[in-house]
Amino acid sequence: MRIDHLELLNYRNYETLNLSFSPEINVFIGQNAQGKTNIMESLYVLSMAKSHRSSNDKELIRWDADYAKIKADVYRKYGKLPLEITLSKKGKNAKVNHLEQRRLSEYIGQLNVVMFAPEDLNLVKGSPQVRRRFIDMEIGQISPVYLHDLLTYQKLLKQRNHLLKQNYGKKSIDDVMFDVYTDQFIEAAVKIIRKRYQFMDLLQKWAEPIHQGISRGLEQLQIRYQPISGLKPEWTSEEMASFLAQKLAEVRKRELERGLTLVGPHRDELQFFVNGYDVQTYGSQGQQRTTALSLKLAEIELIKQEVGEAPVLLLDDVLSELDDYRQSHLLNTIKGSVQTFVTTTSVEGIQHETIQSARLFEVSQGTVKE
Ligand SMILES: Nc1ncnc2c1ncn2[C@@H]1O[C@H](COP(=O)(O)OP(=O)(O)OP(=O)(O)O)[C@@H](O)[C@H]1O
Repeated sequence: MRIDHLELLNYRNYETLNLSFSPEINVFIGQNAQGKTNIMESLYVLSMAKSHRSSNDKELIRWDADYAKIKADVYRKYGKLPLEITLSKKGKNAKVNHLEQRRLSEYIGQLNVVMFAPEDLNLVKGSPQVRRRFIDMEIGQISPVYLHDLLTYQKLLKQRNHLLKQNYGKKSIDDVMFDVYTDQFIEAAVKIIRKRYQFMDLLQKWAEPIHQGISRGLEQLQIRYQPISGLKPEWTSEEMASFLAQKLAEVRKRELERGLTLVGPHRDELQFFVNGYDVQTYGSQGQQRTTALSLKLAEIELIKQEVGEAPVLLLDDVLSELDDYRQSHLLNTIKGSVQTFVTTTSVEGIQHETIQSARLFEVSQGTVKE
């Protein structure tokens, strides 16, 4: 898939912007704080209906404006697909083919993007929450059902926590609603866990050879998805559900002491091992970067396989950070098959042949010149 044309209205520091893109590589060059990331972010919002760097949609609206609009002509295998997102202080709405979508979970997935930005190092270095967000966003892109199940799970978690808080400090809960929520919570949790296992298997399958390639055969990457300790991936849903019920019963007393649900996918962990050791703790900065890059490249392959089309790749301020070998590896992987957007403060760190074949845009104070 590819983005042919982009229109922004009152988006961050762009009052209006109209751009046509190359189906191959597009490079945005400009000093700091001119609006390069804002363009990448707008493409991300167009895909995921939310920003990768802000959870507050109001920040995306240009100061003093009431609403912001992102419009694009996307080309999929079957033809042109106009997409549109409007963000206002009251909320957001999304259109596909000029038709408003009732649910954002139905909108997500029309355009697939893979973004690689400096903060993606946090995927390896950061808290488990960052990794859970990564899993959710990536599975969500290829599975609207997962997004739906995740929303159900989060709602039930909130309701269950609410009752735990209401009964805070007690020895037990005598409330039928709590048992009902717990049963529904377990059912939703099992769906999430099963889907995460499936996704991790695919991610492992693609990331391992990619990581070997980038590390010139020296490193073996292993991804370990660790839901509730003791749970086995080969179990049936019923077996998982009864295991979860047992675990929840075991921690009930502590849950009441804390007013919180202590077992479930909201506490899952994802770990990365290189040659058998945990990269988060023992990996060098370079190994952590290679791991993050392998995961991103694996996502491209995974989306290709699951969706049947390559996603769009957004490289925000990272290409010039990669050494020559990693840069070549990345560019060879995407060559000719993945539409790519790159931002950089200078073309110096980027390979000459990439710059020569790319469409170049100069970004300065909210204006873009080709
Ligand atoms: N809601 C908004 N309304 C108007 N301007 C905004 C808004 N949000 C951010 N900006 C402006 O956008 C600019 C930052 O743009 P952006 O984050 O795209 O920088 P950049 O060109 O990627 O730079 P860097 O290389 O430092 O990341 C700043 O000048 C900031 O003041």
